[in-house]
Amino acid sequence: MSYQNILVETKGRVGIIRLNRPQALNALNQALMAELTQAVQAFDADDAVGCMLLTGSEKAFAAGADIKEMADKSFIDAYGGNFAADWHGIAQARKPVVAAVAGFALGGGCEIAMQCDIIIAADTAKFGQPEIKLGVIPGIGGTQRLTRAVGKAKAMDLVLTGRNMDAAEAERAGLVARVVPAASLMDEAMKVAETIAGMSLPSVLAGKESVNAAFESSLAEGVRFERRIFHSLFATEDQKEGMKAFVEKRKPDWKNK
Ligand SMILES: CCCCCCCCCCCCC[C@H](O)CC(=O)SCCNC(=O)CCNC(=O)[C@H](O)C(C)(C)COP(=O)(O)OP(=O)(O)OC[C@H]1O[C@@H](n2cnc3c(N)ncnc32)[C@H](O)[C@@H]1OP(=O)(O)O
Repeated sequence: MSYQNILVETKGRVGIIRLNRPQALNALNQALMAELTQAVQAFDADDAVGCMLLTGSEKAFAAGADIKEMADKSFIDAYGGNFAADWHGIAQARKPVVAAVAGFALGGGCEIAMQCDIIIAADTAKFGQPEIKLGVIPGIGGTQRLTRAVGKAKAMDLVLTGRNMDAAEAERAGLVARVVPAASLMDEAMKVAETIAGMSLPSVLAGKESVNAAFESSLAEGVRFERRIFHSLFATEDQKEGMKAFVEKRKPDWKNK
């Protein structure tokens, strides 16, 4: 598959997607998002891939949705065309997606980073939802995922003032898992992705699904859901291999089933 707006490669069991619209700081347009969704779906379906990694450039992970593409659209264009209804492909992936963020992750750029499961940020990263400065608000999950990630106070601050937060503030706030020197961002993010890709795939899929269930259910229901998934993993060969390997003091040889 050849793409115009993204670069795609596989390293070991990690599927890597790099946004590639440097002339517009990786601004997200319809064409880029269609390619990104296609690449994510392809890696999700590829048995040779256990984890995905999404990244941009040194200057910009993504500077938001493409303002020039949106500027002249009408309400009927947006509402009638159901803009962005199909911009949730990352969040719909079953396999984990690690975001390696350097530079600007603004608006839709911050939103697609939050659709990922783990954000590893370079110390140069800047996160924000500046849509209010354009007379709009976030449109692909920003007000919902940011509030769940950092809490109402900081989400309101960012959404209503349009200010950015740097990597350190984003880590303190709980948006970012780790902050690393910009020069080692890809190495560190790849270590995370390779570690996940080296685990038994059924338990990785189950772990992601169970953590995400916390956003959609009460504590009691979530605990019950998690327990059922925990029970179900005892039907896998990998649970037997994983626990046997521990007892025999050796590394497990996962079969991903
Ligand atoms: C059927 C057809 C449908 C078509 C519409 C489909 C829409 C689908 C729905 C989308 C839903 C998205 C929802 C999302 O929440 C909305 C947004 O994300 S709105 C955008 C939010 N982002 C921003 O406001 C940031 C804008 N950028 C900046 O503030 C600055 O560029 C910067 C990041 C602070 C960097 O500043 P500088 O270093 O000075 O760099 P420049 O500004 O000179 O930028 C360089 C170059 O890149 C272009 N560019 C940058 N950001 C964008 C952008 N978001 N869209 C388009 N182009 C961008 C900039 O114009 C420069 O280009 P040049 O002028 O040199 O040609």
